Amino acid sequence: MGTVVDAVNKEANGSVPTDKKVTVVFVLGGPGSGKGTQCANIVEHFGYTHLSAGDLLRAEIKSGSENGTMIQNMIKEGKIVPSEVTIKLLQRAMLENGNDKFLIDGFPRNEENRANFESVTGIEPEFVLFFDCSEEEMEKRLLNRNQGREDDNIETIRKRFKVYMESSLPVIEYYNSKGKVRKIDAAQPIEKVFEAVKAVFSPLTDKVAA
Ligand SMILES: Nc1ncnc2c1ncn2[C@@H]1O[C@H](COP(=O)(O)OP(=O)(O)OP(=O)(O)O)[C@@H](O)[C@H]1O
Ligand SMILES: Nc1ccn([C@@H]2O[C@H](COP(=O)(O)O)[C@@H](O)[C@H]2O)c(=O)n1
Repeated sequence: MGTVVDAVNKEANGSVPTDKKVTVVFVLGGPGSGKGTQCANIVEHFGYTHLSAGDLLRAEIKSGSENGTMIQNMIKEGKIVPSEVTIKLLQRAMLENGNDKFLIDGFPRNEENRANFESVTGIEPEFVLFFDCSEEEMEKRLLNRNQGREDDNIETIRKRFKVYMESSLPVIEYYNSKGKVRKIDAAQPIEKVFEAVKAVFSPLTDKVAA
């Protein structure tokens, strides 16, 4: 298990390890399966900090960073941004936040994300929360999302589904083979999905879920 400070130190090739342990839960599932929606509920009830890899990448575009154009093109095509970029954003966000419990949503998206995060940070997830949902339902949700996202159009959605099947599902299978996947039926209404999520988190925390 790594520490937030270790993670940042590794990025900077420094040292000064500390004893502060960090707990990471990866939140995975297809585009539109409801990851962001349920993360907001988990934050409210269980005190985690929610870090969405997609949100961090979109913020990086807005910030005018030198990687902005590359990231924007990748997102428009539904492609996965090189892990070096995404991991740096995650590390920075973890350090700046200072909490010791993080939900990392939409990451790792492929084997390159997974292997590099582990080797750079030394952090392994406590478990993987996996939202299982049919493509038909996810497509309907994405087309109704109405948040002005450039990738919520049918052409890009189909590309994102393909990348999910080919690159992201194998990562979920990898963690499943290690007994780390907690699978949730995400096709139910939001409240029902959260009931199932609570059943996963409640035993791990002293905080009472309302
Ligand atoms: N269980 C549900 N039933 C019906 N609609 C839902 C459900 N969960 C989420 N939604 C709606 O579906 C849309 C997509 O949800 P959300 O943004 O949480 O998905 P996501 O998995 O984070 O998507 P992405 O990976 O594309 O960011 C939102 O408009 C949300 O309100
Ligand atoms: N690990 C990641 C996560 C996301 N992306 C890119 O962002 C797009 C949107 O992601 P959401 O999780 O917000 O749906 C995604 O399609 C990728 O283009 C990424 O590259 N790496």
